[in-house]
Amino acid sequence: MASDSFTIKTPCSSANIGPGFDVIGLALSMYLELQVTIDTSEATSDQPLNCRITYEGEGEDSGDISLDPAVNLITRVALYVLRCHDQRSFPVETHVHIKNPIPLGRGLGSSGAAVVAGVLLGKECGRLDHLTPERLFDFCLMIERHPDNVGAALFGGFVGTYLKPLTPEDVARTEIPLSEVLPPAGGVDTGMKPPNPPHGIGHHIKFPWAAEIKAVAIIPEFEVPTAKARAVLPSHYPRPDVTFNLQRITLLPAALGQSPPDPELIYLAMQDKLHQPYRQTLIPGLTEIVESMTPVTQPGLLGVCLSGAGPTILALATSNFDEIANNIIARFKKQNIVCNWKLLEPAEGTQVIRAQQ
Ligand SMILES: Nc1ncnc2c1ncn2[C@@H]1O[C@H](COP(=O)(O)OP(=O)(O)OP(=O)(O)O)[C@@H](O)[C@H]1O
Ligand SMILES: N[C@@H](CCO)C(=O)O
Repeated sequence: MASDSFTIKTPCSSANIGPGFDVIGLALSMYLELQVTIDTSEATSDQPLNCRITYEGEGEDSGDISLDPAVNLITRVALYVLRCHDQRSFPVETHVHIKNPIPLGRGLGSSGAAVVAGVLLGKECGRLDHLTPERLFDFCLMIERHPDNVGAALFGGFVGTYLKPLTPEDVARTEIPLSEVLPPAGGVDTGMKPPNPPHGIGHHIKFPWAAEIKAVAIIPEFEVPTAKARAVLPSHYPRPDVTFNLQRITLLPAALGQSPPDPELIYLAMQDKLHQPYRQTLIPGLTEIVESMTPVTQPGLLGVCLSGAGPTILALATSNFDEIANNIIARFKKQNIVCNWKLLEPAEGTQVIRAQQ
């Protein structure tokens, strides 16, 4: 087998867009990149699992991202895919250089991007050409169990994601603890084969997106781990709140696909009562920010929501991006929270790029 090099490019994503909790995802133009080289001129490797990781980007200085392939989320996910196909480690000698501008734990789908990129890394390293995008989605869903971020990062664009009913045996398989799916972090290889995903766990549908609409992401400097932001949600909801979200989710895909965009309709369609009100306990100023700016008071604005599990705020707009961002930054500043911001656009899904021979 000849030496190989390729790049995996995966977009960040914003989940929910207001009412679409665990359903709606939007891939956005900030990309996790894996630059991969497999050098087969070496017969053996002195690297653990035959893989050397280097990293640049978010969390680089704090050491938040492990360079051990048995610990790093991306390479553990790749190993899961490889081991489901009876390959215990990476090919000799694999180098993965990770370039990651996606801020960690901020609601821009850093973990979803890492999972999708890891699944593609496993596919490419294992030469598993038979794995279709739909099958790769099954592998993603064994790890990140809500489909919105991984669906957007894998397929790109503005997507609705959903799970179809599975047999009780398959449901049980999708609920196997993550510790039994992913190789143990830094642990010894027991030789056990991990559970293969059931077929057809998740599905997606692409919605149109009006070209005029851009996404302003206002990113606070503190992290909110998704697990913590899910733990504050109730297990039961008042019926009027569920009806409220159902009414808005009916509008959202049509409203964001219509050109020219209708600010009043989009603003209405982005309201939520199922997750944002509960998450304000973790994100000071959230309710005030979401409620205080409207298309009437802020020209160019279409709607404001929490991005994913937060703390990033996503403002959809057609113009005046600086002014909208600075207004939200000023509101966070009153809570002593420092932010930066980025202007993003809808992005294509994950690509594997090989240089022309
Ligand atoms: N490029 C990466 N390499 C390795 N691990 C990563 C990478 N990106 C994210 N992670 C892991 O995922 C964690 C963040 O995931 P978390 O689900 O809490 O937030 P998020 O995905 O950024 O936000 P959200 O799910 O709300 O969009 C990081 O702390 C890190 O452990
Ligand atoms: N739908 C998820 C997205 C974050 O990963 C949530 O809001 O918890």
